[in-house]
Amino acid sequence: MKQPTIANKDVTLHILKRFGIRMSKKLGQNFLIDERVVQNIVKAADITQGDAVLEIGPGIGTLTQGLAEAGAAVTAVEIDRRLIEVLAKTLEGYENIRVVHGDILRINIEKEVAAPRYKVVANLPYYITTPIIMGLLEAHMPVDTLVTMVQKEVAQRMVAVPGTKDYGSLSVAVQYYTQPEIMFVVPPAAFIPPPAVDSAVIRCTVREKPPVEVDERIFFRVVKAAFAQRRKTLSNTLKTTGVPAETLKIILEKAGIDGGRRGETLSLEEFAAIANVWIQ
Ligand SMILES: C[S@@+](CC[C@H](N)C(=O)[O-])C[C@H]1O[C@@H](n2cnc3c(N)ncnc32)[C@H](O)[C@@H]1O
Repeated sequence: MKQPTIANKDVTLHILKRFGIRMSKKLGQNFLIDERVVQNIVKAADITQGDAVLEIGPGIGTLTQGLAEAGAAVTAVEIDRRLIEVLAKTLEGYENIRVVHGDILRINIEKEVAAPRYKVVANLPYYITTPIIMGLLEAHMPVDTLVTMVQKEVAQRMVAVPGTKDYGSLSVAVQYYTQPEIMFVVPPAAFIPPPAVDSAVIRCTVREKPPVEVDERIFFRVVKAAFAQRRKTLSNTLKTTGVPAETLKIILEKAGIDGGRRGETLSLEEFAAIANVWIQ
């Protein structure tokens, strides 16, 4: 039996009231109430019948329902025990949804999703956006694309290019693993309660192979150090890695990078050039 659409203010308020749920700010609970936004997320994820999807934080099932209607086989991981009972009711009748009670940062995702490859689609809890996205990418999970709602400012950092104020270690990391693209901006009015900031849906298409060949451990150590003190030159900020100034000078010379430059001006290829002559 087809359930009524949850992505609607009156339906959402009714469900919350019926189950006596007060939304938790601490858990980043801002629920979508705009059906067009749900449809556009589903479209951005290019869902086809039978696609395995991991949804992080289904809330009361708003986006989950859109994904299931499009034919996805959804594994939805929700930390809030109160919502598990709600989801059992709001998503009743959908055989292609499995709700898991747990913390996405702790559960064994491979075991729960149990698909050779999958998509991640989520309206993320904003307090842990970066650990969730970086955790999935760094662990080399078999993910094809991540289509996620994040704060607009975070989305801008993910797609930022060298030499701009938004460019930082998050930009480098996301662009190393994926090709990110901002799909659309979502105003606070699309949620209850409305968040204080604009949001954006970003699609990160996971690369088959990173754009540069590096030892990841060294590469990210260099990137982290280069952005640790944004205003400082590379010669200065790279000292935080513990490598002596003299050695750094040789490394930068070998890599063909001027030590007087700041980390925020370096491309992925230039960071790779440094990492590849780094003395371990
Ligand atoms: C922004 S709300 C999105 C809810 C719903 N998907 C929607 O679009 O209306 C984020 C959801 O993530 C859940 N959440 C927060 N931290 C979590 C965690 N560590 N693991 C799994 N879910 C979490 C919250 O309880 C909440 O339901």
